[in-house]
Amino acid sequence: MAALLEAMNLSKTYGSTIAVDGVSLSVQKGALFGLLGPNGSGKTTMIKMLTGQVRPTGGSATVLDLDVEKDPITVRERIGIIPEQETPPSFLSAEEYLHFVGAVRGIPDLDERADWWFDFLEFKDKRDVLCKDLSRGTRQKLMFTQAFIHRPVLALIDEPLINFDPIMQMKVKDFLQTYVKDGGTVFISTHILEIAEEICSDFAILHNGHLLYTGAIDDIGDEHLSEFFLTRVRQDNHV
Ligand SMILES: Nc1ncnc2c1ncn2[C@@H]1O[C@H](COP(=O)(O)OP(=O)(O)OP(=O)(O)O)[C@@H](O)[C@H]1O
Repeated sequence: MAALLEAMNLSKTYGSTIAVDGVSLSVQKGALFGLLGPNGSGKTTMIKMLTGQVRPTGGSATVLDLDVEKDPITVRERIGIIPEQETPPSFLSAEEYLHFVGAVRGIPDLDERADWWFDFLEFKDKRDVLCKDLSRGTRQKLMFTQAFIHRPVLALIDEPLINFDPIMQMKVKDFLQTYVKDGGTVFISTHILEIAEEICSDFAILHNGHLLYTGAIDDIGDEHLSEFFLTRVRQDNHV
């Protein structure tokens, strides 16, 4: 099966800092792929390169068979994205922001879809509130909505559950699992290993910018993902 996303020897340096160091990985259609790694290991930089927000200093990436560096705009048109700690524009209400997204994405039945999301993520009462006055969790609900409202074949989400309470986390985890069962593909970055173990089909571990491991969750055997992760990161620290 062809990969929906492929990174080939992808690297990024900022001055003397090597943020990502020759990472190759691929994500198949229907995967819920988790990019794992300690703080500062390069997860956000990987997502930025894969979505054309940052130019790699080495290697290349294809997303939906498009070269991300050559065609970042088409890539971004076709995917859903939630960048790290991104918030919606402060001066628009939640509903105005979704109208804006609907216009950019050319969504014909935007109002119906927006109603569905307001109901599903339980923030209908906030639709007319300016984004600057929304709580962090509600802003995350809105960011989640904008990433999925056009039903992209692939969504890339940096720390999807970070601002959600446990009930909302459960809802969003179920949504992501159903989304991939229905034919979508989702790429998340997280350092919450329990969440990755619960919902991801495949994963990769980054450490100090380089790839320590990539494979299917089912292939790690009886070991918990957290033990597997810690063993590999500790081994790498002693190399
Ligand atoms: N714009 C930038 N300029 C300089 N250094 C940067 C920049 N962005 C990231 N870095 C550095 O690159 C490395 C990887 O950062 P990155 O944000 O990709 O890691 P991360 O795994 O997402 O971390 P976290 O889990 O803490 O969010 C870090 O050392 C960081 O300081």
